[in-house]
Amino acid sequence: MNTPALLAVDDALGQLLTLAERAPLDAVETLGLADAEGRVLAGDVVAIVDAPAWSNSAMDGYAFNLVDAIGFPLPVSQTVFAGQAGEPLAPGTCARIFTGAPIPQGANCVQMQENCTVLEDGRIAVQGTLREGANIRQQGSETAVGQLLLGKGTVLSPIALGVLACQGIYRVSVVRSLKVALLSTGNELVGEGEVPAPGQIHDSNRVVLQSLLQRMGCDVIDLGKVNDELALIRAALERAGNADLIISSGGVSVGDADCIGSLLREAGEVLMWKLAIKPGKPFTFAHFNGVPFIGLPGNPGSSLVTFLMLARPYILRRMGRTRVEQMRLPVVCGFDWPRAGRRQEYLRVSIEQGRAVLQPNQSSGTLLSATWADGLLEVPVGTTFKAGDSLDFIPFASLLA
Ligand SMILES: Nc1nc2c(c(=O)[nH]1)N[C@H]1C(S)=C(S)[C@@H](COP(=O)(O)OP(=O)(O)OC[C@H]3O[C@@H](n4cnc5c(N)ncnc54)[C@H](O)[C@@H]3O)O[C@H]1N2
Ligand code: MOO
Repeated sequence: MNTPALLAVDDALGQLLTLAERAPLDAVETLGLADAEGRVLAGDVVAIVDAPAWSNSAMDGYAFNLVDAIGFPLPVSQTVFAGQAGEPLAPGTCARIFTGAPIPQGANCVQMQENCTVLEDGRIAVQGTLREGANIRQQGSETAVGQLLLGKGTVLSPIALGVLACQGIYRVSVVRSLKVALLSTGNELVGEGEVPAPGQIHDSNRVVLQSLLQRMGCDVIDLGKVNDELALIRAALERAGNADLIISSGGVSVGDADCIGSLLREAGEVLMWKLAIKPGKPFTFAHFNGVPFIGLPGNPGSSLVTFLMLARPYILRRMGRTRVEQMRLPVVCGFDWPRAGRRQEYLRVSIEQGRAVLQPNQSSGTLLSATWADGLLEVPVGTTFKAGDSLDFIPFASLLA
């Protein structure tokens, strides 16, 4: 029997991003900074003020004009604290100044107080050689009016929110949240308050996925867990309402109870099924009644890896995010990998003393070993390696941000 070739991970990702770009979220909402973390900018943000808005002192000390300070102690003519605007500096004098305070007009240099001596008559003797502009943060040196600060499609990190606040921008236009309907399928699944009968297990995938989606700024419509019956799954999907995306876990393989595949083939359009990825081969992308549908495999390891490597970038691109590629860092492997695989493999590894260490249980059926890992080591199809060789590592920290 001829087995059709599995779709390569890079090809699948490329197709998913194209599909995401064809279904952008066009609505925008305006939020205060406290509510905007993790959301995606709907338009460019350009600087409306210089930063710093005026030249200011980088040190607690004395401000003066270099011409006046050569060898002569200077009387103090004024004191300028942060938050005050000083007077123009009287020639032949210096100003007591503190970090962040505006530089008085006429001063062109600051010396930190540790390098100044206060003489008995109160005058200041400046030690050390200084150049013009020393210890002064010049107006506009960080940002000039009109400069592009954050491009459309940037995700609003805590740092980006701070850049907006520096500008006095307290409300920001962001792309609306993606509404994701989430369900898990399987007769074997039970949830909170239920006691598993023999053969049953607790539904962990929906907990993981709901949490990942919420972190990404999605609105989750929880359709619950549904038994492997077409009519029940159809009924659950009716509750998806106006979801922008449906995500299921389980039931995408070839078993007799694997209903999601049957449903999508019967009432949907399957665009992608069976990828050269391990874990996660039966990953499915389809349209169901016109709504994009991602079918994740039921195995907890497979569901996690395919969500992070495929569903996540798709979702981020749907929400208008420009940068969706995972962060890859070359790491030295601390173990041998003698058997080349036919699927691109994602190994759960920790990083210890700069080397990738393979975690003991790589089964697609386990979640726990991912909690010991710092991220995923990407092993391309057909690759073998030895300890000391270098491969790409994708940190969980970058995927969970
Ligand atoms: N004959 C074949 N069998 C299988 C193949 C294949 O190619 N031929 N592929 C295997 C691969 S690879 C994967 S991955 C799994 C995925 O199968 P499904 O997506 O259909 O998942 P299920 O059969 O529903 O469940 C698999 C496994 O995961 C457990 N599970 C399911 N849902 C959850 C949940 N919400 N929380 C925790 N655990 C869950 C389930 O009990 C099973 O143990 O198929 C292989 N089989
Ligand atoms: O790939 Mo399935 O991906 O073994 O669990």
